Amino acid sequence: MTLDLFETDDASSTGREALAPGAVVLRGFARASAVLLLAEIERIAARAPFRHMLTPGGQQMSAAMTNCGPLGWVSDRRGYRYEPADPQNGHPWPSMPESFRRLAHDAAAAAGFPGFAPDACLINRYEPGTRMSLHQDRDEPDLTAPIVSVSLGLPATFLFGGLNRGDASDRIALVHGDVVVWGGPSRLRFHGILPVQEGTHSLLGRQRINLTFRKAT
Ligand SMILES: O=C(O)CCC(=O)C(=O)O
Ligand SMILES: [Fe+2]
Repeated sequence: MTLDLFETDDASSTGREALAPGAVVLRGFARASAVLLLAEIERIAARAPFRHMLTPGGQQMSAAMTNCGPLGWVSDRRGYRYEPADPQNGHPWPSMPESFRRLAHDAAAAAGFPGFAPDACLINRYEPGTRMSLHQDRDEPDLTAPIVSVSLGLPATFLFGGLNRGDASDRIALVHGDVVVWGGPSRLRFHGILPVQEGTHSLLGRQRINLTFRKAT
């Protein structure tokens, strides 16, 4: 029998599952640091509140978003881009906590991408019923750096497709503490999140939070 000091109500699996060349799920990789990460997320959201950005077409995004780090991803009528300041208040985005940097670096290294140094962390907040439609992360000029994506709170179904929008997608169940890394030949794969199911998580309540680390320069 193993003793898990950080046991929660989440399935407590660990280990890695390959999704495709350059893409892997690191089960439970962030579970031990979740409480620390949540305290940092609260600090960030107090300064740069979660908001529903507009798509270039004028629709409100389903997930609420904020950012930390030197650059933050923003969307509005003018398009998608990275900005050094929060357009809602003109202040620089809150700094990226050392715990975030280390987690992203270590997850990338475990996935075969040593030396990952993110300069942007998009924080997505999903309430039950909200989703993220199939898209590519392609606003970053340096496609040699991977994407590191951390799941906290309510479970979700991650869609992981191919390099063309019409390609079939795999459905991967993600729970609190799971980290997905995709880079190399998988860097531009389409991906998304199905509508989050109703539920209550022991640490986060009725929400899922996702941290998406990028190198945006
Ligand atoms: O919430 C997720 O797991 C995915 C988020 C995502 O793909 C993004 O922010 O670009
Ligand atoms: Fe994405």
